[in-house]
Amino acid sequence: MTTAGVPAGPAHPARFGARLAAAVAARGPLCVGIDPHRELLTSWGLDDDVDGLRRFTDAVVEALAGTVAVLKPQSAFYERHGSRGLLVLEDAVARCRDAGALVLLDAKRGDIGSTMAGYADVLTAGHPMQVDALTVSPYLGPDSLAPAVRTARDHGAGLFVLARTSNPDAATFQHARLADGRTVAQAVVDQVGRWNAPDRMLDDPAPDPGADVDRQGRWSADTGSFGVVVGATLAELDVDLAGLRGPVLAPGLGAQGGTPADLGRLFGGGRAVVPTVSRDVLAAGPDAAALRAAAERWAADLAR
Ligand SMILES: O=C(O)c1cc(=O)[nH]c(=O)n1[C@@H]1O[C@H](COP(=O)(O)O)[C@@H](O)[C@H]1O
Repeated sequence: MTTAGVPAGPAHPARFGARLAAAVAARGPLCVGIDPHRELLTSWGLDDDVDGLRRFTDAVVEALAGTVAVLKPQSAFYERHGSRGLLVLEDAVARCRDAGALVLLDAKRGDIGSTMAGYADVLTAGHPMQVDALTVSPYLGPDSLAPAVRTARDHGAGLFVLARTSNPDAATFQHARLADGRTVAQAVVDQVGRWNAPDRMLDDPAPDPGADVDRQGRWSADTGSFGVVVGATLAELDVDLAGLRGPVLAPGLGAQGGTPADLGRLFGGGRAVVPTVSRDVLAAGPDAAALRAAAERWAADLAR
């Protein structure tokens, strides 16, 4: 599928899930978030302006894009600097991908379907800021995300859908129950599992029990391209991930209190989990070696 003004991608782009599994096999599962907070810019001795933003971003990309599997720039911190901030982000995304890192744009998009199609253009080949995956919010309903699912499939990209987020009051909405008794979070996981079931229509009512994928959600060439976000800060895993068939993005480590032990407690050993850390790595900068060392410390702790 093509969208207005955006060139079509290659006929059969490699699936995001397979590319993510390969990146994790080569570099380990750690994702580092690029979150240029005002406080971090200051602690790095930089001004809170576009020049500071560019220096911060360049340092992170230079230090980590060649070694970390996934980099996750937080769009908010670029948007707050206006169009020049977005140019910094656009330039960084291209350099991350050139250096072999997958780029997950953290923008938590979610809108009615026709607008969602516009947001999803960032996943398409030929887009000036083409990224590998995007975080999205399911608040407007599963059908609202369908255009992004189609675009992602057509362009070998992925989505991470907010299911059980890491913030303290997340359960207020995410534990609300549907008429069938499932929590909202569970309904999100189930929906994403259907998107990962091969050769199924988007509106199929139930996951395919015969799907040719690893039911335990381990990394493999069949790992789904559609993942969910489940915080490492949860007291317990209160969603059933058995039918997900895709990766879990686990934020909340370090600055929000989550630890590698929490990941083990919540997800066990084998599941396809992408732990993501922002401030706890970024605080080590601006020195490139110190940034790399902080990421390596997290990678080593996670491996244990
Ligand atoms: O989608 C996310 O990455 C995300 C989901 C979530 O549940 N919690 C969460 O903190 N995040 C993002 O992770 C980043 C915070 O990372 P830390 O600095 O490591 O706490 C921010 O960019 C958040 O928007």
